[in-house]
Amino acid sequence: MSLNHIETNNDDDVAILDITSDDNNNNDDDEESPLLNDNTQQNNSIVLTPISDTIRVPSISRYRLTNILRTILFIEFLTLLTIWLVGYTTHSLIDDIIHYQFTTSIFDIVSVSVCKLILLIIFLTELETSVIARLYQVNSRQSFIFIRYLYIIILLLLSSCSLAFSIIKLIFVLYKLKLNKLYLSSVYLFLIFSSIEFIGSLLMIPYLTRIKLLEQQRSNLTKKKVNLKRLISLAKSERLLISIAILFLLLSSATQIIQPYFFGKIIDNALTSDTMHLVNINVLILLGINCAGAVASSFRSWLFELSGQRIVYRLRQNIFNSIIKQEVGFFDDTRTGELTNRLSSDTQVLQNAVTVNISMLVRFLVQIIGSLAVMFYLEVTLTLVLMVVVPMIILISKQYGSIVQKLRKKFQDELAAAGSTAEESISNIRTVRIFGAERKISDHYLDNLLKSYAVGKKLAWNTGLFMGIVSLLVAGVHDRKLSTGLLASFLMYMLQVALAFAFLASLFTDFMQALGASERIFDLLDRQPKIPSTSDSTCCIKPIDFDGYVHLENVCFTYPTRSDQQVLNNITFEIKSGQKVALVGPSGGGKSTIASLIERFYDPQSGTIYFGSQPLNTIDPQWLRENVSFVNQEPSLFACSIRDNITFGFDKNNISLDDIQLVAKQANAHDFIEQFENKYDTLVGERGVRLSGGQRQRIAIARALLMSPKLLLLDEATSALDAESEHLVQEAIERAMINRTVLVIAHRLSTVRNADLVIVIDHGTIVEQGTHDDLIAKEDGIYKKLVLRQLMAGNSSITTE
Ligand SMILES: Nc1ncnc2c1ncn2[C@@H]1O[C@H](COP(=O)(O)OP(=O)(O)OP(=O)(O)O)[C@@H](O)[C@H]1O
Repeated sequence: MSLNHIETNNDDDVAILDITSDDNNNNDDDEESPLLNDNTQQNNSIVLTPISDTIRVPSISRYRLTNILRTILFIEFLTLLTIWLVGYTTHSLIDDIIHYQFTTSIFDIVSVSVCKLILLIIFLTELETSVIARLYQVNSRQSFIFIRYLYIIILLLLSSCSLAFSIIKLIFVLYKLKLNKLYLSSVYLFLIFSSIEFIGSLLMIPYLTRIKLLEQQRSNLTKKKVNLKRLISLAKSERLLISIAILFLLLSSATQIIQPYFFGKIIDNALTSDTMHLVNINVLILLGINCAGAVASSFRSWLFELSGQRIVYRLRQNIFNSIIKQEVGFFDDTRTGELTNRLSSDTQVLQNAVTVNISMLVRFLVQIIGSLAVMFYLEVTLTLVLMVVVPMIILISKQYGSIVQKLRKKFQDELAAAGSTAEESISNIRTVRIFGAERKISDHYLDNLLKSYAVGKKLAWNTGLFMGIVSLLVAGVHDRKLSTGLLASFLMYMLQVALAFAFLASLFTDFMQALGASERIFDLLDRQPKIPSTSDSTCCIKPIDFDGYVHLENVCFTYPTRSDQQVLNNITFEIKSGQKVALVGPSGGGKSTIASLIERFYDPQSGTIYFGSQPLNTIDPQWLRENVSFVNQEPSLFACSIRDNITFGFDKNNISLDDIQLVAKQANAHDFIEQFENKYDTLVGERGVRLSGGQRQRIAIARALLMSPKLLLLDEATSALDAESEHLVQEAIERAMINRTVLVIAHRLSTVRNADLVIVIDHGTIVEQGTHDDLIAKEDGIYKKLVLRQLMAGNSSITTE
C-alpha cells in the first residue's frame, strides 16, 4: 500500500491504516508499510519513520470514543455515589454496608460502578498503549493479536455483565417495591448508563480491529501530553504561594456556593414569617459571607498574580539565555520578531495558563461540584431531572440548529429559483402571450414552488419535533412543589453551573493556546547550540603559546540557510605570526565569510582551521573571544554610553578611565569624544545613530584595541566617508595593526600596499596570492585589473561590484 493509497483510502473522512483487518491476509505487511520505513520493516527494529507532511490529518473519532466512555463511567460513579450518600435516611451508611440486602440497598450498584470505572479505565489505557506500541512495532504481531482479543473480551464481558446486573436489580426492586423514590431512580440511571456503556463497547470493536490513527497525530498527542506536564511543572517553583492561593480560592468558592442558599432563605423568610427578625439575621449572615468572599478573592488574585509574575520572569530569563547562546547561523534562519515574541507574548500566555487559568479551572470545578451538591441537598429529584434534561436540551438544540440552518438555506435557494422564474415570465409576458405558453410557465413555476414547499415541510416537521421533545423534557421539570425562595436558590445554582461550564469551555481554548506557546518555548529552551558559546567537553583547550599563527586547510563552506550555494571552496592559506594579510577580490567572493569562520560564527562543512597547532573546534570559545577581535564593516553599537560601548565585554569596574582614554586616543576617537558635553558618558542612541559612520568605526576600533587581541580581523568600510573622516579611520586602523597579526578585508589600495601578503578571492576560491608588487607585475591578473579599474575610476576602493 502506498502513501497515496493511505490518503485516498478512507471511509469516514479518516486516513485508514488497517493493520489487522485480516490477520491471515498476506497483504498485511504491505498495509503497514506507510508508517514504517524499509529499514524498519527489514530489521524489525523500533526506528520510527517521520510521517510525510502530505498526509491529511485525520479525525480521531475512535480516540474520542474511549474518552467519552471514560467520562460516562466517571459521571455514572459520581452520580450513584452522590445519590447513595444523600438519599440514605433510615440508618447509618455503615449499617447499610454491614446489613446489606439486595432489594433495599443501592450499595451494590455503587460498588459495581467503582469497579467498572477502575477496570475499564485500566483496560482502555492498556489497549491504547498496545495499539500504539504495535504501530511502532514495539510488540510482536502475535502478542498484539492476543492482547487485542483479550481486551475485546474483557471490555464486552464487563459491560454486558454490568447491563445484566442492572436489569436483574431493577426487576427485583420493582417486584419488592422496598426502595425509596430516589434510590429507585438511581437503579434506572444505572441501567441507562450500563446500556450506553454496552453500546459504546460494541462501537469500540472496530477500533480494536482497525487502527485509524496516523503517526503524526499520535506523536502530536504524546508531545502535547509531555508539554502539558512540563507546563504544569513550571508552577512547581512557586508551589508554596500557589498552595496558599488555592486555599483562598477554595474559601472564596465556598462563599460563592453558599450565597444562593441564604438568598433563597431570605426570600422564604420574607414571604412566610411575620417578623423581620429571621430575615435580618439571614441578611447579616449573607453580608458576612460576602465580605469573607471578597477578602478571600482579593488574596487569591494577588497570590496567583504574584506567583505568575515570578514564574514568568524566571522563564523569560531562561529563554533569553537560551537564545543568546545559540550559534550565529540560528539567527540567520530565525526572525528577530519571532524570538522577541517568544519572550513577550508566548511567556504571557504561559503565565496565564499556569496561574490564572489553573485557578479558574479549580474555581469552576469547585463551583460545579459544590453547586450540584447543594442542589442535591435542596431537591434531589429535581436536580437529577435537570442533570439529565439540561444536557439533552443543549444537545438537541445544537442538532436542531444545524439542521434548520441547512434547511433554511436550501429553502431560500429554492424560493429564489421560483422567484426568478416568475420574474422572467412576467417581464416577458408579451412573448408568453404570443406563444400561448401560460400553462407551460405556470407548470414550471409550480415545479419550483413544490421544491421549496418540500423543504418548508421538512422545516415545519423538524420544528414541531424539536418543540415536542423540548416540551416533553421541560414537562419533567415542571410540577415540582417548591417554595419561592427554594426556586430562586435553584435558579441561581443552575446559573452558576451553566456559567462555570461555559467558562470551562473557554478555558479549554486558552489551554490549547498555552500548549502551542509552550511547545515553541520548550523547543527553544531545549535547543542545544551547534557551536557552543561556552567551554564544553568538546572545546575546552586554551592554547598557551598562541602567537597569532592561523592556518586554513581545504576549507569548504556553505551557509546553512543557503545550502545549495558553495561559498568557499578548498581555501588553504596561512597567516604567520605578526603578518598583515589582506583579502581582496570582487564583492560577494567570500572574504567576510572567511573572517566569520575564523571567529567561529560558523563551522566549515569540510577542512580545518588551526590556531597554532590546535583545531579551532577544540578551542575554548571564551579564550577565542579574548584573543581574536573583529572590527566589522558597519560596527553596531549598543544604546548606552561611549564608555560602556568601549568596555563592552569587560567588567567595566576593572577598567580605568585612563585605559579607556588610551585606546580611544589610539583609535583617533578621544578628540571627538571630548567635544561632547558628557564626554565618555555621552549616550550614542540605538545602534549608535547619534554618531557619524566614521565615529562609530573609531569607537569600534577602540573597543577592539582594549581587548588587545593576538589576532585582529578587520573588515574595512566600503561606505563613503568624507576625506577627513576617512583619513582618521585609516590612521586608527594602521595604528591598530602595529605589533599584531592581522587579517584585513581590504578595500583600499593603501592598506593592500602595506600588507605582507595579498590573497585574491573570487567565487569562493583563491585565485591569486603574493605581495602587491608580485601581483601587479602579473600580466592579465585579476588583482591588476581590480587596481587598474580603481585607478581609472579615480577612487581608492579596489572592490568591484
Ligand atoms: N548569512 C548569510 N547567509 C547566506 N548567505 C550569505 C550570508 N552572508 C553572505 N552570504 C553569501 O555568501 C557569499 C559571500 O559573501 P561575503 O560576505 O563573504 O562576500 P564578500 O567577499 O565579503 O563581499 P563584500 O566585499 O561585498 O563584503 C555571497 O554570495 C553572499 O550572498
